[in-house]
Amino acid sequence: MKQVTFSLLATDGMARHGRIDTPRGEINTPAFMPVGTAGTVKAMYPEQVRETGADILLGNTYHLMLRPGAERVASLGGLHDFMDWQRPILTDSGGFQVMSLAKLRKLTEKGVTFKSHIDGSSHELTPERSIEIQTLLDSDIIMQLDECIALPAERKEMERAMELSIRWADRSKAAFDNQQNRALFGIVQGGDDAELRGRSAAGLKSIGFDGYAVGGLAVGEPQEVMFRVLNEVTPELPTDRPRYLMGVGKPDDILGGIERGIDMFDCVHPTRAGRHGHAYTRFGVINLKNARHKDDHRPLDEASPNPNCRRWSRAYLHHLVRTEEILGAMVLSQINLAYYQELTAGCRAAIEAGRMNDFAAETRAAWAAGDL
Ligand SMILES: N#Cc1ccc(CCNc2nc3cc4nc(N)[nH]c(=O)c4cc3[nH]2)cc1
Repeated sequence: MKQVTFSLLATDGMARHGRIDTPRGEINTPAFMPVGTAGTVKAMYPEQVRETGADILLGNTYHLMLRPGAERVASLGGLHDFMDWQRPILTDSGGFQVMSLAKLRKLTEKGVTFKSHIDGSSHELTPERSIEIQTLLDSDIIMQLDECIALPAERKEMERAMELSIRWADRSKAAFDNQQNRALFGIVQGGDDAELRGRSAAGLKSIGFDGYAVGGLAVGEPQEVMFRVLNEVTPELPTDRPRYLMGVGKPDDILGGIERGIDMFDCVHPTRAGRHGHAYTRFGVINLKNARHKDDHRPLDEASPNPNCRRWSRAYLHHLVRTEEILGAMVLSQINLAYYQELTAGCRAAIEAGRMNDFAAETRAAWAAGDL
């Protein structure tokens, strides 16, 4: 009996409100997944991540297989016990990170061999080994191994990578061996070509997955290209399974993705931007490095539900950022993650109430008016 199930609770246009039930707890969708690349959401305690409203976080096969190693994490009880996050974890399969981080990569039909960007050691990732690693990590939602290419690209190249990814999807599903206590998601490829995207979605549906990710985006294309691809591909995906847009994004990307039928998102942006002094608020993003804040006694947002947006002056946050104090990274990571959760929670409520269009318009108006 499958222990990871999706329930579609409400729709408003293309937007969906749902819930994924897992053995480790529920995931309310649309959901934003904070990224815990190497077994930690940088600068955050796990309980703080939960307090921002996150139901699930993301781990990376590539980073964890290199350090500390999948077998070591398994011998220590799996990733949840290792990092003491007892709620759901989704792990990416490693393909994207190999192509963006590793050295001396060699891609064949079998898989990809590469040298670690950390110590130069040799490694191999195949669909079978990626499933094995994610199972050793005891991840709740695991991803097929795929090949993601950067855009723009030649159609032949997009077609080659898409067809390889479907063959790897088949091998991933076989290696997954119908495990009941975790979900396996397929990943749609095909670049910015509607016909290739349609063939990829059809191929994955015929194999059958617990959820469908839209990959191959947030790889350098303009936002309007990403949105056009979503307009074309989400209608091809099953309505009774979650849809996950990988690596996305900034708040306006996420709002647009939800309006186009996406249920799950992940991105390093809120935490990385926080470490670089950028704070996301209801009125848009503010660069606290800027000297204009050095005498500003106002809090970031005195009406925010997040105490950290009311507690300190902008001058103090500016000071922390300019002096590169560790507290700056901690506070801004929390502020940004809390804002992303506020945004997705607002969408869930708006979809439930049938007022997603109004909510989206109000949100964009606040971003545009931003007196930051
Ligand atoms: N700060 C910051 C920041 C850094 C990088 C990015 C781009 C992330 N984009 C992205 N992640 C992805 C992961 C992916 N994983 C897999 N397995 N397949 C993908 O096609 C894929 C596509 C992705 N696209 C976005 C924001």
